[in-house]
Amino acid sequence: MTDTLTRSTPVKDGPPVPESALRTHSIGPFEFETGGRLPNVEIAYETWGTLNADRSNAVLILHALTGSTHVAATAADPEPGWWEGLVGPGRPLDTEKWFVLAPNMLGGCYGTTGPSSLDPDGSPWGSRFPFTTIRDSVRAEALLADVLGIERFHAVVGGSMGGARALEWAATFPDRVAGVAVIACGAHSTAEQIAFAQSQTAAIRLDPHFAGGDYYGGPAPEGGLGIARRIAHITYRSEAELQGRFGRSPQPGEDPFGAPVARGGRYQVESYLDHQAGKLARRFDANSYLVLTEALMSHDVGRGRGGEGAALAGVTARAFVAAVDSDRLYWPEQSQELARQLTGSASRAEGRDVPLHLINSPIGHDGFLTDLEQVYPELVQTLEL
Ligand SMILES: CC(=O)SCCNC(=O)CCNC(=O)[C@H](O)C(C)(C)COP(=O)(O)OP(=O)(O)OC[C@H]1O[C@@H](n2cnc3c(N)ncnc32)[C@H](O)[C@@H]1OP(=O)(O)O
Ligand SMILES: N[C@@H](CCO)C(=O)O
Repeated sequence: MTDTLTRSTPVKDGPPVPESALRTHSIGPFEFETGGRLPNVEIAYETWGTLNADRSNAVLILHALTGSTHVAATAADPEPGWWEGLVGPGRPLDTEKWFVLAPNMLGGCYGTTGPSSLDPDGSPWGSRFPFTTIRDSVRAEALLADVLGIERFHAVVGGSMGGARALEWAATFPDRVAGVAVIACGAHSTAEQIAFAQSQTAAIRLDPHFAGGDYYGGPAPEGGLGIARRIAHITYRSEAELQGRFGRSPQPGEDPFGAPVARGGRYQVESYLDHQAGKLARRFDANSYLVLTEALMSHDVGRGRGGEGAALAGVTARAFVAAVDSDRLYWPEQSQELARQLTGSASRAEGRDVPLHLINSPIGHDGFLTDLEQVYPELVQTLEL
């Protein structure tokens, strides 16, 4: 798989250290919400800053669908992370003050146990990896926190699928979350979000190399994963961005209507999507993509809790909600509704309204990665960072 996957050699167990390399901790056997069991689960994570003596300065950051533990550069891995500006000395999550923990999600492929991990007999789990929900991942993360001796997080922060997990943390463990930030994600996956996701999982499953999920040792279903990424990436970008950036321009040297490539030339936007597809296929495992996508489809904070209103009424954490104004996948209206429901929750009892913070970005959903700095002041203020 990838540079990022192989760049850091995981260090097993041991205490958290400042600015750690990728580490893994076992959380032991794990029973999944809808059935299925793994005899041992290891969670990979990176950390920044130092956990204080009473372990009260911990902040949990949760990644999006294809994200990793690498939120920001560390001494061990100087590659910039996906929220580089957020974490570090003098940054909003000031690591002189806060201990930041970023785990790889259960089922992922950045060090945590997932379908490409080996069973006790040395074979990849593949198709036998259990169906995983957002709640499973949150429970696994809580077990990691137990192992690290963190009883309560000062804040749990996530965007997109990380936002779904952050919200689940606040609803499942109100006593363990003092503040929560849900960015570019609503209270449940909508019919349209599930529909986009299903077309991606179908593309992977229909790849001739998929082999029912047991493709390890043979060619990987990279074609299907690439199509999944193309579909996803279109939803991560706005129509206006694609039009303004690429329009109808041909990829240089590849004019679909003329010389030198008379046929088979690509529009620039096609070349761009091909690039995004190839890049993901080189760094991500297709089975992990399926497991995590289906976990995101399961996101519904009200499920089994008497509905969203009842579930969110139990949230006691200070709550920060943000959306990207041009997001056509996680619509700002859905975040607005979440903010409204959280305003009616326990936070309200403490006199705290929960407004929606808008990130102004022309690019769409991915604005939560590229333009988060616009809401740093409000994030810091709300979460008392
Ligand atoms: C382990 C991890 O890194 S995962 C965590 C972070 N990543 C993610 O969560 C998702 C993956 N990344 C992304 O979605 C995006 O790259 C973002 C949101 C982080 C950044 O977006 P942007 O800065 O707008 O970059 P954008 O998505 O437009 O892509 C630029 C790439 O497209 C390429 N590109 C642009 N136009 C074309 C074209 N016509 N043909 C081919 N390629 C093109 C650029 O060369 C560049 O390539 P590179 O990324 O290999 O350097
Ligand atoms: N670009 C992000 C968007 C998902 O929310 C990712 O791939 O994880």
